[in-house]
Amino acid sequence: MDKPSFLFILNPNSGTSTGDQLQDLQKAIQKSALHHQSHAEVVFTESHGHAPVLVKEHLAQRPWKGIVAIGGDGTVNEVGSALVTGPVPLGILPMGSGNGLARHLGLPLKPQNALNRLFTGKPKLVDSALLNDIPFFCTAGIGFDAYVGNLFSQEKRRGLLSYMKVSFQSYWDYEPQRITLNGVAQDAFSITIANAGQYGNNAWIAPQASLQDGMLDICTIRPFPKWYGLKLVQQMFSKSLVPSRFIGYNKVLTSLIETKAPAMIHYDGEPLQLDTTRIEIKIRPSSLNIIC
Ligand SMILES: Nc1ncnc2c1ncn2[C@@H]1O[C@H](COP(=O)(O)OP(=O)(O)OP(=O)(O)O)[C@@H](O)[C@H]1O
Repeated sequence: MDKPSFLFILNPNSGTSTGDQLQDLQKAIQKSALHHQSHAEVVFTESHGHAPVLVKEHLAQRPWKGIVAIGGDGTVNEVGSALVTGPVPLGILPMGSGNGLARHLGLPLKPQNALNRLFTGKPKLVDSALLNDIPFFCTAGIGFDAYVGNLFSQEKRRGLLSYMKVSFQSYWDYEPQRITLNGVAQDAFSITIANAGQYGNNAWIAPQASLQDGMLDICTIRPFPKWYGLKLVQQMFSKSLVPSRFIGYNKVLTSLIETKAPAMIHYDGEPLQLDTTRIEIKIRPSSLNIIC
């Protein structure tokens, strides 16, 4: 009988790994595959947007037991987008700056443990979502998160420290925006659509979000005094953010956000300048298998 085959798609730009570490990782993948009597192939992405092309090129070559994204939520998004609603499960080897989806799922973060899980785990069917037809799996949003995501994408250094630096600098001059959420006009610091509960690095924006409830959790942060930011951060990192006069939650199947001018959004941390003032969100229940 043929060995189970896994394709690994490695984004060398994600996280803070060095070239030597990536070489060691490739050796560890082959060693682990041998140990688990499996076959592994590793391919590198060459640019933003290359991972889905690699998935499509390789899909018909073998009956893959899993196609694994090596990177952070952006890489998971690209590989997942090419697998969603299809038969081949997504695997995650977390090597990004935030690793929000992997952390939400409780996947191992240490490479050796993550590899053991990938070769022995079972597919779990989870929800995904669409923002104007762009798939996302963890969170998407408009406002402060998108503003920071855009600045972070221009930074030379990735990783948590770089992200914290950009967030802190942005905090002082960021202005809330006027938006209409499902027909209700309001000023918002941010609106996050949470399929999974956290942005990454255990910053839980929607602690109650479930990947298997067939619903999206919308978290609206209204304009707040600067001192409240510290409390917000403390509550996010202790997974205890709750509704308050500044924080609102809704569970939805679909939503419509309208802006005065085409807005900057993010999907799974990837910034995107829209060319429309309408943002249509919808859940795709039970649409992706992830090896857990
Ligand atoms: N070879 C490459 N060179 C440059 N950029 C790439 C390459 N391959 C993928 N990318 C892009 O790198 C960006 C960052 O990837 P990713 O989100 O996985 O890492 P991260 O931002 O460090 O982690 P996280 O999203 O978990 O915070 C994505 O926009 C992805 O499309």
